[in-house]
Amino acid sequence: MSSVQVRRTRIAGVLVMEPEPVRDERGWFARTFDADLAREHGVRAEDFLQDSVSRSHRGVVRGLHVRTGEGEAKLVRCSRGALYDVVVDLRVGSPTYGEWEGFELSEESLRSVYIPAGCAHGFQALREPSDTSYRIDRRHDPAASLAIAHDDPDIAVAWPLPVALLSANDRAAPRLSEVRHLLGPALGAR
Ligand SMILES: Cc1cn([C@H]2C[C@H](O)[C@@H](COP(=O)(O)OP(=O)(O)O[C@H]3O[C@@H](C)C(=O)[C@@H](O)[C@H]3O)O2)c(=O)[nH]c1=O
Repeated sequence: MSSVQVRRTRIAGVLVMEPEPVRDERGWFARTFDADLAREHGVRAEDFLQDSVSRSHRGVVRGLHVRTGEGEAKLVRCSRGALYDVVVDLRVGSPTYGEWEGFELSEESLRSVYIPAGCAHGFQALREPSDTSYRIDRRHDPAASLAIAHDDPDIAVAWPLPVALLSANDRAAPRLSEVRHLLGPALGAR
């Protein structure tokens, strides 16, 4: 039977879920998420409210995005192509505050990253095209979404490819130091 392994990462609360596909003559099957296992790691599957997918050309960067107020948790998987997925810890008081961690996700690995509320998220598409499928535990609210510059030198994410394209919003995104005051201590408290 296919199973999924959950592994902790350097940033507290960020989890990598690694499926073990089972193969047969038809192809393969993989369980990509297990609510019981996730609950043991503090993830409440029943909180997920929206599933989304976006397609990006190779080299595109989306992010860094964080939800203000109480934040938003996310479960991210690459359903086509490959991604470099980045999490930045913006939880005030966290020992890894301001630090980032990157994960390679691909259609072959079927790996997911769980990102707790209070962390910023972004990714770069590594292949042409690449699809990002993700679940969030809040209804999307553009007014609560805050963009932080993908190239903020204080965070210094090492994007693997030259950045091909950003949205107008992401191009205009401020540095973390300019918006830090908007990220209250309640962030990540859920
Ligand atoms: C995220 C989102 C966008 N949209 C619309 C708004 C806009 O017309 C179009 C593209 O929106 P954006 O430019 O905000 O999409 P994008 O830059 O892909 O935003 C996403 O980036 C990654 C890094 C995340 O972590 C996500 O939570 C989300 O913030 O889709 C929705 O209707 N619902 C949604 O949930």
